[in-house]
Amino acid sequence: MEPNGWREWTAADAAEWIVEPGPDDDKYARGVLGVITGSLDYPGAAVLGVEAASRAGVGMVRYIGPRRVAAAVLLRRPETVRVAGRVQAWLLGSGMDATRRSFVLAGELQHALASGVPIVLDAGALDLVGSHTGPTIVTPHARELANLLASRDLRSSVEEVRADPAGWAVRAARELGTAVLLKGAVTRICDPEGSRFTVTAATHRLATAGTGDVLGGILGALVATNHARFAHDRSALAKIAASAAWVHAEAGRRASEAVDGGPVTAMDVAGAVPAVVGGLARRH
Ligand SMILES: NC(=O)C1=CN([C@@H]2O[C@H](COP(=O)(O)OP(=O)(O)OC[C@H]3O[C@@H](n4cnc5c(N)ncnc54)[C@H](O)[C@@H]3O)[C@@H](O)[C@H]2O)[C@@H](O)CC1
Ligand SMILES: Nc1ncnc2c1ncn2[C@@H]1O[C@H](COP(=O)(O)OP(=O)(O)O)[C@@H](O)[C@H]1O
Repeated sequence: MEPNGWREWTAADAAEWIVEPGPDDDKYARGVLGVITGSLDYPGAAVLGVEAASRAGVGMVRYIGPRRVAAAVLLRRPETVRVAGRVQAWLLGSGMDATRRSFVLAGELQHALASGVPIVLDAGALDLVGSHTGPTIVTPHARELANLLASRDLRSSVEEVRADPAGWAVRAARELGTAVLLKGAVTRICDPEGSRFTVTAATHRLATAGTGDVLGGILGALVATNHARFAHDRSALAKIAASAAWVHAEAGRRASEAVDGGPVTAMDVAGAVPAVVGGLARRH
Protein backbone atom coordinates (compact mmCIF):
# COMPACT_ATOMS: atom_id res chain seq x y z
CA MET A 1 0.00 0.00 0.00
CA GLU A 2 1.40 3.40 -1.04
CA PRO A 3 0.88 6.45 1.16
CA ASN A 4 -2.61 8.00 0.99
CA GLY A 5 -4.24 4.63 0.39
CA TRP A 6 -3.08 3.82 -3.15
CA ARG A 7 -2.87 0.06 -3.75
CA GLU A 8 -1.19 -1.76 -6.65
CA TRP A 9 -3.79 -3.87 -8.48
CA THR A 10 -2.80 -7.55 -8.81
CA ALA A 11 -3.53 -10.45 -11.16
CA ALA A 12 -5.77 -11.95 -8.45
CA ASP A 13 -7.74 -8.68 -8.29
CA ALA A 14 -8.07 -8.49 -12.08
CA ALA A 15 -9.20 -12.13 -12.30
CA GLU A 16 -12.31 -11.25 -10.30
CA TRP A 17 -13.49 -8.98 -13.15
CA ILE A 18 -13.04 -11.45 -15.98
CA VAL A 19 -16.50 -12.81 -16.71
CA GLU A 20 -16.52 -16.21 -18.39
CA PRO A 21 -19.46 -17.10 -20.67
CA GLY A 22 -21.72 -19.87 -19.35
CA PRO A 23 -23.94 -22.47 -20.99
CA ASP A 24 -27.00 -20.22 -20.83
CA ASP A 25 -25.26 -17.14 -22.26
CA ASP A 26 -25.79 -15.73 -25.70
CA LYS A 27 -24.08 -12.66 -27.12
CA TYR A 28 -26.64 -10.30 -25.59
CA ALA A 29 -26.48 -11.85 -22.13
CA ARG A 30 -22.67 -11.50 -22.13
CA GLY A 31 -22.91 -7.79 -22.84
CA VAL A 32 -22.86 -5.59 -25.93
CA LEU A 33 -20.43 -2.68 -26.22
CA GLY A 34 -21.41 0.40 -28.20
CA VAL A 35 -18.43 2.24 -29.69
CA ILE A 36 -18.39 5.78 -31.05
CA THR A 37 -14.73 6.46 -31.85
CA GLY A 38 -12.45 7.40 -34.74
CA SER A 39 -12.69 10.09 -37.38
CA LEU A 40 -11.50 10.67 -40.92
CA ASP A 41 -8.27 12.04 -39.39
CA TYR A 42 -7.82 9.13 -36.97
CA PRO A 43 -9.57 6.04 -38.40
CA GLY A 44 -6.98 3.78 -36.77
CA ALA A 45 -8.16 4.64 -33.27
CA ALA A 46 -11.54 3.08 -34.08
CA VAL A 47 -9.92 -0.02 -35.57
CA LEU A 48 -7.65 -0.49 -32.54
CA GLY A 49 -10.41 0.02 -29.97
CA VAL A 50 -12.81 -2.41 -31.64
CA GLU A 51 -10.00 -4.92 -32.14
CA ALA A 52 -9.03 -4.75 -28.46
CA ALA A 53 -12.63 -4.99 -27.25
CA SER A 54 -13.23 -8.04 -29.43
CA ARG A 55 -10.00 -9.65 -28.21
CA ALA A 56 -10.86 -8.99 -24.56
CA GLY A 57 -14.11 -10.98 -24.88
CA VAL A 58 -17.49 -9.33 -25.31
CA GLY A 59 -20.85 -10.50 -26.62
CA MET A 60 -20.91 -8.06 -29.51
CA VAL A 61 -19.56 -4.68 -30.58
CA ARG A 62 -21.83 -2.11 -32.24
CA TYR A 63 -19.76 0.51 -34.05
CA ILE A 64 -21.15 3.93 -34.90
CA GLY A 65 -19.06 6.38 -36.90
CA PRO A 66 -18.26 7.76 -40.33
CA ARG A 67 -18.88 5.31 -43.18
CA ARG A 68 -15.22 5.25 -44.24
CA VAL A 69 -14.05 4.61 -40.70
CA ALA A 70 -16.63 1.86 -40.27
CA ALA A 71 -15.33 0.24 -43.46
CA ALA A 72 -11.83 0.12 -41.95
CA VAL A 73 -13.20 -1.34 -38.71
CA LEU A 74 -15.15 -4.02 -40.59
CA LEU A 75 -12.17 -4.92 -42.74
CA ARG A 76 -10.28 -5.78 -39.58
CA ARG A 77 -13.22 -7.14 -37.52
CA PRO A 78 -16.10 -8.32 -39.75
CA GLU A 79 -18.06 -9.50 -36.70
CA THR A 80 -18.66 -5.85 -35.73
CA VAL A 81 -22.30 -4.76 -36.11
CA ARG A 82 -23.30 -1.39 -37.62
CA VAL A 83 -26.97 -1.56 -36.60
CA ALA A 84 -28.04 0.66 -33.71
CA GLY A 85 -29.64 -1.12 -30.76
CA ARG A 86 -29.35 -1.86 -27.06
CA VAL A 87 -25.93 -1.90 -25.48
CA GLN A 88 -24.73 -2.55 -21.92
CA ALA A 89 -21.84 -0.03 -22.08
CA TRP A 90 -20.43 2.73 -24.30
CA LEU A 91 -16.88 3.65 -25.32
CA LEU A 92 -16.75 7.21 -26.68
CA GLY A 93 -14.10 9.52 -28.04
CA SER A 94 -10.81 7.79 -28.98
CA GLY A 95 -9.48 9.35 -32.17
CA MET A 96 -12.04 12.14 -32.20
CA ASP A 97 -11.57 15.90 -32.16
CA ALA A 98 -13.97 17.62 -29.77
CA THR A 99 -13.64 20.86 -31.71
CA ARG A 100 -14.76 19.27 -34.99
CA ARG A 101 -17.99 17.49 -34.02
CA SER A 102 -20.60 17.14 -36.74
CA PHE A 103 -24.28 17.65 -35.94
CA VAL A 104 -24.96 13.94 -36.54
CA LEU A 105 -22.07 12.87 -34.32
CA ALA A 106 -23.12 15.26 -31.53
CA GLY A 107 -26.59 13.67 -31.60
CA GLU A 108 -25.19 10.16 -31.43
CA LEU A 109 -22.97 11.08 -28.49
CA GLN A 110 -25.89 12.71 -26.66
CA HIS A 111 -28.01 9.60 -27.24
CA ALA A 112 -25.28 7.47 -25.65
CA LEU A 113 -24.83 9.86 -22.74
CA ALA A 114 -28.58 9.85 -22.02
CA SER A 115 -28.85 6.05 -22.06
CA GLY A 116 -27.99 5.55 -18.38
CA VAL A 117 -25.57 2.68 -19.07
CA PRO A 118 -21.91 2.84 -17.95
CA ILE A 119 -19.71 5.00 -20.16
CA VAL A 120 -15.98 5.23 -20.90
CA LEU A 121 -15.03 8.76 -22.05
CA ASP A 122 -11.68 8.95 -23.86
CA ALA A 123 -9.72 11.59 -25.83
CA GLY A 124 -12.16 13.63 -27.96
CA ALA A 125 -15.16 12.94 -25.72
CA LEU A 126 -13.59 13.98 -22.41
CA ASP A 127 -15.32 17.36 -22.62
CA LEU A 128 -18.70 15.60 -22.37
CA VAL A 129 -18.16 14.58 -18.74
CA GLY A 130 -21.03 15.98 -16.71
CA SER A 131 -23.69 15.32 -19.34
CA HIS A 132 -23.63 11.57 -18.64
CA THR A 133 -26.47 9.79 -16.86
CA GLY A 134 -24.86 6.44 -15.97
CA PRO A 135 -21.66 5.46 -14.12
CA THR A 136 -18.82 7.14 -16.00
CA ILE A 137 -15.05 6.97 -16.19
CA VAL A 138 -12.72 9.38 -17.96
CA THR A 139 -9.41 8.04 -19.33
CA PRO A 140 -7.06 10.98 -19.95
CA HIS A 141 -3.29 11.13 -20.15
CA ALA A 142 -1.62 13.96 -18.21
CA ARG A 143 -2.04 16.62 -20.91
CA GLU A 144 -5.67 15.71 -21.48
CA LEU A 145 -6.37 15.85 -17.74
CA ALA A 146 -4.75 19.27 -17.43
CA ASN A 147 -6.82 20.56 -20.37
CA LEU A 148 -10.02 19.04 -19.02
CA LEU A 149 -9.58 20.58 -15.57
CA ALA A 150 -8.57 23.93 -17.05
CA SER A 151 -11.80 23.91 -19.07
CA ARG A 152 -13.67 23.55 -15.74
CA ASP A 153 -11.90 26.54 -14.20
CA LEU A 154 -9.58 24.32 -12.20
CA ARG A 155 -6.21 25.83 -13.01
CA SER A 156 -3.71 23.13 -13.79
CA SER A 157 -0.85 22.49 -16.21
CA VAL A 158 0.59 19.32 -17.64
CA GLU A 159 3.75 19.93 -15.57
CA GLU A 160 1.69 20.08 -12.38
CA VAL A 161 -0.23 16.90 -13.25
CA ARG A 162 3.03 15.09 -14.07
CA ALA A 163 4.57 16.25 -10.77
CA ASP A 164 1.65 14.96 -8.68
CA PRO A 165 -0.45 12.53 -10.73
CA ALA A 166 -2.00 10.95 -7.63
CA GLY A 167 -3.16 14.28 -6.22
CA TRP A 168 -4.57 15.51 -9.54
CA ALA A 169 -6.35 12.24 -10.28
CA VAL A 170 -8.10 12.37 -6.91
CA ARG A 171 -8.96 16.05 -7.34
CA ALA A 172 -10.39 15.31 -10.80
CA ALA A 173 -12.55 12.46 -9.50
CA ARG A 174 -13.95 14.75 -6.78
CA GLU A 175 -14.54 17.72 -9.06
CA LEU A 176 -15.94 15.78 -12.00
CA GLY A 177 -17.91 13.32 -9.86
CA THR A 178 -16.70 10.38 -11.95
CA ALA A 179 -14.11 7.65 -11.84
CA VAL A 180 -10.75 8.67 -13.35
CA LEU A 181 -8.09 6.57 -15.05
CA LEU A 182 -4.97 8.71 -15.50
CA LYS A 183 -2.63 7.06 -18.01
CA GLY A 184 1.15 6.90 -17.69
CA ALA A 185 3.99 4.49 -16.89
CA VAL A 186 2.06 4.15 -13.63
CA THR A 187 -1.67 4.31 -14.39
CA ARG A 188 -3.78 5.66 -11.54
CA ILE A 189 -7.43 4.81 -11.10
CA CYS A 190 -9.63 6.48 -8.50
CA ASP A 191 -13.24 7.44 -7.87
CA PRO A 192 -15.21 9.84 -5.69
CA GLU A 193 -16.01 6.96 -3.27
CA GLY A 194 -12.32 6.73 -2.32
CA SER A 195 -11.04 3.86 -4.48
CA ARG A 196 -7.33 4.34 -5.26
CA PHE A 197 -5.53 1.81 -7.45
CA THR A 198 -2.26 1.83 -9.39
CA VAL A 199 -1.11 -0.35 -12.27
CA THR A 200 2.62 -0.19 -13.00
CA ALA A 201 3.57 -1.10 -16.56
CA ALA A 202 6.30 -3.72 -16.92
CA THR A 203 7.55 -2.17 -20.17
CA HIS A 204 7.88 1.39 -21.38
CA ARG A 205 7.46 0.04 -24.90
CA LEU A 206 3.78 0.86 -24.35
CA ALA A 207 4.65 4.51 -25.00
CA THR A 208 3.71 4.24 -28.68
CA ALA A 209 0.81 5.53 -30.77
CA GLY A 210 -2.52 3.84 -30.32
CA THR A 211 -1.93 1.87 -27.12
CA GLY A 212 -4.38 4.18 -25.33
CA ASP A 213 -7.02 3.32 -27.94
CA VAL A 214 -6.35 -0.36 -27.19
CA LEU A 215 -6.81 0.29 -23.46
CA GLY A 216 -10.16 1.95 -24.23
CA GLY A 217 -11.33 -1.16 -26.08
CA ILE A 218 -10.27 -3.52 -23.28
CA LEU A 219 -11.99 -1.32 -20.71
CA GLY A 220 -15.17 -1.05 -22.76
CA ALA A 221 -15.35 -4.84 -23.08
CA LEU A 222 -14.83 -5.41 -19.35
CA VAL A 223 -17.48 -2.80 -18.48
CA ALA A 224 -19.99 -4.42 -20.87
CA THR A 225 -19.37 -7.95 -19.61
CA ASN A 226 -19.59 -6.88 -15.96
CA HIS A 227 -22.85 -4.97 -16.50
CA ALA A 228 -24.76 -7.05 -13.96
CA ARG A 229 -22.39 -6.06 -11.12
CA PHE A 230 -22.84 -2.30 -11.15
CA ALA A 231 -25.95 -2.41 -8.97
CA HIS A 232 -24.08 -4.16 -6.13
CA ASP A 233 -20.73 -2.34 -6.05
CA ARG A 234 -20.37 1.44 -6.12
CA SER A 235 -16.67 1.04 -6.87
CA ALA A 236 -17.23 -1.42 -9.72
CA LEU A 237 -16.10 0.99 -12.42
CA ALA A 238 -12.78 1.77 -10.71
CA LYS A 239 -12.10 -1.94 -10.12
CA ILE A 240 -12.99 -2.82 -13.71
CA ALA A 241 -10.75 0.00 -14.95
CA ALA A 242 -7.84 -1.21 -12.82
CA SER A 243 -8.40 -4.70 -14.22
CA ALA A 244 -8.41 -3.36 -17.79
CA ALA A 245 -5.18 -1.46 -17.11
CA TRP A 246 -3.65 -4.63 -15.67
CA VAL A 247 -4.66 -6.68 -18.73
CA HIS A 248 -3.24 -3.91 -20.97
CA ALA A 249 0.08 -3.75 -19.10
CA GLU A 250 0.46 -7.54 -19.11
CA ALA A 251 -0.45 -7.72 -22.82
CA GLY A 252 2.26 -5.12 -23.48
CA ARG A 253 4.76 -7.15 -21.48
CA ARG A 254 3.91 -10.38 -23.31
CA ALA A 255 3.89 -8.73 -26.74
CA SER A 256 7.38 -7.40 -26.10
CA GLU A 257 8.60 -10.70 -24.57
CA ALA A 258 7.42 -12.46 -27.73
CA VAL A 259 10.01 -10.43 -29.67
CA ASP A 260 12.82 -10.81 -27.14
CA GLY A 261 11.96 -7.61 -25.31
CA GLY A 262 11.74 -5.66 -28.56
CA PRO A 263 9.32 -2.96 -29.69
CA VAL A 264 5.57 -3.47 -29.86
CA THR A 265 2.83 -1.87 -31.91
CA ALA A 266 -0.60 -1.11 -30.52
CA MET A 267 -2.02 -3.95 -32.61
CA ASP A 268 0.57 -6.34 -31.08
CA VAL A 269 -0.73 -5.36 -27.64
CA ALA A 270 -4.31 -6.08 -28.70
CA GLY A 271 -3.16 -9.41 -30.13
CA ALA A 272 -1.71 -10.44 -26.77
CA VAL A 273 -4.93 -9.71 -24.87
CA PRO A 274 -6.73 -13.09 -25.33
CA ALA A 275 -3.92 -15.05 -23.66
CA VAL A 276 -3.84 -12.59 -20.75
CA VAL A 277 -7.60 -12.91 -20.31
CA GLY A 278 -7.35 -16.69 -20.60
CA GLY A 279 -4.64 -16.80 -17.93
CA LEU A 280 -6.76 -14.71 -15.56
CA ALA A 281 -9.84 -16.87 -16.19
CA ARG A 282 -7.86 -20.01 -15.30
CA ARG A 283 -7.41 -18.57 -11.81
CA HIS A 284 -11.18 -18.85 -11.15
N1 LIG B 1 -3.84 5.52 -35.12
C1 LIG B 1 -4.65 6.43 -34.62
O1 LIG B 1 -5.72 6.73 -35.15
C2 LIG B 1 -4.26 7.10 -33.37
C3 LIG B 1 -5.11 8.03 -32.84
N2 LIG B 1 -4.82 8.71 -31.71
C4 LIG B 1 -5.77 9.74 -31.30
O2 LIG B 1 -5.17 10.97 -31.52
C5 LIG B 1 -5.85 11.96 -30.76
C6 LIG B 1 -4.82 12.91 -30.16
O3 LIG B 1 -4.11 12.24 -29.12
P1 LIG B 1 -2.80 12.88 -28.49
O4 LIG B 1 -2.57 12.24 -27.18
O5 LIG B 1 -1.66 12.83 -29.48
O6 LIG B 1 -3.26 14.40 -28.34
P2 LIG B 1 -2.79 15.60 -27.49
O7 LIG B 1 -3.65 16.72 -27.96
O8 LIG B 1 -2.74 15.30 -26.04
O9 LIG B 1 -1.29 15.78 -27.98
C7 LIG B 1 -0.94 16.65 -28.96
C8 LIG B 1 0.17 17.53 -28.36
O10 LIG B 1 1.43 16.96 -28.61
C9 LIG B 1 2.28 17.96 -29.18
N3 LIG B 1 3.16 17.30 -30.15
C10 LIG B 1 2.80 16.82 -31.33
N4 LIG B 1 3.86 16.27 -31.93
C11 LIG B 1 4.91 16.41 -31.11
C12 LIG B 1 6.29 16.03 -31.18
N5 LIG B 1 6.78 15.38 -32.23
N6 LIG B 1 7.08 16.31 -30.14
C13 LIG B 1 6.61 16.92 -29.06
N7 LIG B 1 5.31 17.31 -28.92
C14 LIG B 1 4.48 17.06 -29.94
C15 LIG B 1 1.34 18.93 -29.83
O11 LIG B 1 1.89 20.21 -29.89
C16 LIG B 1 0.15 18.90 -28.91
O12 LIG B 1 0.31 19.81 -27.85
C17 LIG B 1 -6.69 11.21 -29.75
O13 LIG B 1 -8.03 11.28 -30.15
C18 LIG B 1 -6.19 9.79 -29.85
O14 LIG B 1 -7.20 8.85 -29.53
C19 LIG B 1 -3.64 8.38 -30.93
O15 LIG B 1 -4.13 7.38 -30.07
C20 LIG B 1 -2.50 7.87 -31.77
C21 LIG B 1 -2.96 6.76 -32.71
N1 LIG C 1 6.51 5.49 -20.39
C1 LIG C 1 5.50 4.62 -20.34
N2 LIG C 1 5.67 3.39 -19.78
C2 LIG C 1 4.66 2.51 -19.75
N3 LIG C 1 3.43 2.73 -20.26
C3 LIG C 1 3.20 3.93 -20.82
C4 LIG C 1 4.21 4.93 -20.88
N4 LIG C 1 3.68 6.00 -21.50
C5 LIG C 1 2.40 5.70 -21.80
N5 LIG C 1 2.11 4.45 -21.39
C6 LIG C 1 0.82 3.78 -21.57
O1 LIG C 1 0.52 3.73 -22.96
C7 LIG C 1 -0.82 4.16 -23.21
C8 LIG C 1 -0.78 5.46 -24.01
O2 LIG C 1 -2.07 5.97 -24.16
P1 LIG C 1 -2.32 7.41 -24.77
O3 LIG C 1 -1.49 8.42 -24.08
O4 LIG C 1 -3.79 7.60 -24.80
O5 LIG C 1 -1.73 7.27 -26.25
P2 LIG C 1 -2.47 7.14 -27.65
O6 LIG C 1 -3.42 8.30 -27.72
O7 LIG C 1 -1.37 7.25 -28.66
O8 LIG C 1 -3.17 5.85 -27.71
C9 LIG C 1 -1.47 4.28 -21.86
O9 LIG C 1 -2.10 3.08 -21.50
C10 LIG C 1 -0.29 4.57 -20.92
O10 LIG C 1 -0.54 4.15 -19.59
